[in-house]
This record gives sequence, C-alpha cells and structure tokens, in this order.
Amino acid sequence: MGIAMLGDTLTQAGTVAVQLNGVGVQFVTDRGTVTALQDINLTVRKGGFVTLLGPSGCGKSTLLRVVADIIKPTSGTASVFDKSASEARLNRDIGFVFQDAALLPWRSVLDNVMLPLEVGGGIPKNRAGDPRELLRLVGLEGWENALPHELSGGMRQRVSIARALISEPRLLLMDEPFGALDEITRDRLNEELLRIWERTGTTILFVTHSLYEAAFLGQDVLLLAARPGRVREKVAVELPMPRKLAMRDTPTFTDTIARLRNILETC
Ligand SMILES: Nc1ncnc2c1ncn2[C@@H]1O[C@H](COP(=O)(O)OP(=O)(O)OP(=O)(O)O)[C@@H](O)[C@H]1O
Repeated sequence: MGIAMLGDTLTQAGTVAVQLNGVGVQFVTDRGTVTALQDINLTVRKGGFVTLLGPSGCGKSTLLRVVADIIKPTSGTASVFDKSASEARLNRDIGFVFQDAALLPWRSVLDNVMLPLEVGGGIPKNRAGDPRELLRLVGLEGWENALPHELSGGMRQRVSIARALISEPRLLLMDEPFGALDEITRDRLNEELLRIWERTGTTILFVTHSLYEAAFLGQDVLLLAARPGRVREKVAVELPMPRKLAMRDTPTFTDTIARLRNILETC
C-alpha cells in the first residue's frame, strides 16, 4: 500500500518517498489568520500511488505545495526521499503537474517538453529523459512539431505530463491535472497515467475532487477535512494493479465509493 500513518508498523529506512511530521500551515491575510493545514502526519512509501480527496478549501493544494517546497510549513517538517523538501527540489527529485497545462504557446510540443532542461540551471544530462520517448509514452508520437493551440485539452495535459517527467523525477505531484477535461478523456488519461506510473516506477501524490478518480487511481485514498485542514482518514483500495476501467463495475469499487462518500459527508 502507498501510505503508512501513525499507528502503523514502523516504515523501514530508505523505503519512504514523502514524510510529513506535524505539518501546519497558516496564512496571514487582511481578514485574519487562516489555518490551511494542522498537524499533518503522513508517510508515502516509495513507488506508491496516493490520492488526496476532500472538500474545497481543506488544504489539498497547500499540502502538495509543502511537499514541492513551494510553501514552507509554519510548523513541523517535510522530507522527500530522506532529504528536506528544498534539497529534493534542488536535486530535481520532484515533478509537478497542475490543472492548467500552462504550455508556452509559441513553442512546439517538443520544445515545451524540453523546457525544464533549459530553465533553473538545467538538468544534468544523465538525469534528463528522452523527450521523443516521453512523447511516445504519453501517446503523442507524431505531434512533436505541433503548437499548443493545435492540441485538445487532453493532449495539452499529456504534454505537461511528459514535461514533468523529463527530469526523471522520483516523485510526481499532480494537482487536479484532469479536472477540466471531459469524462471520456479523463477516463482514458487515468488508465494511461497508471501505465506510466508502472513503467517509470515513480511515486505519485495526486489531488482530485472526484471520488471515482481517487478510488480508481490510488492504492490509498487520503481524506482531508476542512477548517482547519487535517487528515480525516486513510482508505485502502483493495483492487489489484494494473487497473482497468471495467473494475469500476465491481462490488469492491462500488463499496469503496460508498465508504468514501460517507466519510466525505463528515469532512
Ligand atoms: N496564498 C494564500 N493566502 C491565503 N490563504 C490561502 C492561500 N492559499 C490557500 N489559502 C487558504 O488555505 C485554505 C486551503 O486552500 P487550498 O487551496 O490548499 O485548498 P484545496 O483543498 O486545494 O481547495 P480546492 O479543492 O478548492 O482547490 C483555504 O482556506 C484557502 O483560502
């Protein structure tokens, strides 16, 4: 399973991708102090696929941003592969995919994928993936020279996934990457993402609003409650990998959805 939490048996050293200990985040605004996260304890094992689910404003994006070292926690510690989150970021251990693909409109698909090789001091040659191979992996072979405006929303998101994988990150953080897509495209990309995850062996932490997506993708679903954002419960999804969309018709899947829905009602 992807997650261990306090109370589980101790996790062996060297097997942990993400470790949050007592993480709290407060934002000071004109309207007062907002506690976005409170006392978050979480362990994600290497190679795991964990989905984060919870009501709007419960701190899902904030949690991802702490792990990515975009936000410093107000209290507690975040480590990634036994390093501080900022060391992991500098070491290019982390890839990030957002809801908006945010491609540069004047650059070709191939040049967008290669962008991380050029910015922020670049990536050591031995750590850079082959951009053409990555485009094949995300199903965009033959589109290397196209410009972003020639692509559909789903294709643009595939480009952003290939771009996030160019540094061969050991951890991929995904913040509602398919939230703006139609259901059929989303289903297809869900299956493809699982294939990419299995092929690359990367650890994935994935934020979604969709119960179905959370249960289909995650080995574990972590539910957060709001105001203040805190861990409500971890639910293990007892479906084997590789998963197929047809598994969503099984009693195991339906039961998992019912359980998630019940918990969400109290978040
Ligand atoms: N930079 C910021 N400044 C002030 N408050 C913030 C900031 N970022 C987030 N917040 C607040 O922190 C809380 C958690 O926000 P966050 O975006 O992490 O939630 P979320 O679960 O990802 O929400 P959603 O599902 O709607 O995307 C919210 O109350 C939000 O208003």
